[in-house]
Amino acid sequence: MYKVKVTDNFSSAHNLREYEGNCEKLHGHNWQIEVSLKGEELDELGMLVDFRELKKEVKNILNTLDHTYLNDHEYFSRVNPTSENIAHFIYKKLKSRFKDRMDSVTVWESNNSSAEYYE
Ligand SMILES: Nc1nc2c(c(=O)[nH]1)N=C([C@H](O)[C@H](O)COP(=O)(O)OP(=O)(O)OP(=O)(O)O)CN2
Ligand SMILES: [Zn+2]
Repeated sequence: MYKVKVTDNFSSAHNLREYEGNCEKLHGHNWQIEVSLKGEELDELGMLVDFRELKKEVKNILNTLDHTYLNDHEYFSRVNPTSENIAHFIYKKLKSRFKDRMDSVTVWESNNSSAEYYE
């Protein structure tokens, strides 16, 4: 098996509805993202997926979140914009392009806190 991983980041504001504590108030994070793809077969160039192509797809998704208030997004009006739900959101978007090569999406809210989504 092969795995290919890229990282990227975005900055946004959020607040966690119904959270008992500071996170219920408006605040922001510089979110760090890691996307992992997996598969057994390489193409004729020896690539599972071209880093450039994966980075472009990830950037397109993160651009919809960067410098926004996450709670305003339709998706996060139904679920809280936690790291877990952000990871799931990004995974679902990428799955429509990379299908069964999707492995996981990890979202770091800070240097010491992360959440990962995989199926
Ligand atoms: N499982 C999760 N727990 C929490 C999430 C989350 O997304 N998933 N999010 C938050 C809040 O966003 C909060 O902003 C983070 O709080 P905290 O980890 O306490 O971070 P701080 O920087 O404020 O605190 P430090 O003590 O400096 O780490 C909460 N929980
Ligand atoms: Zn937060």
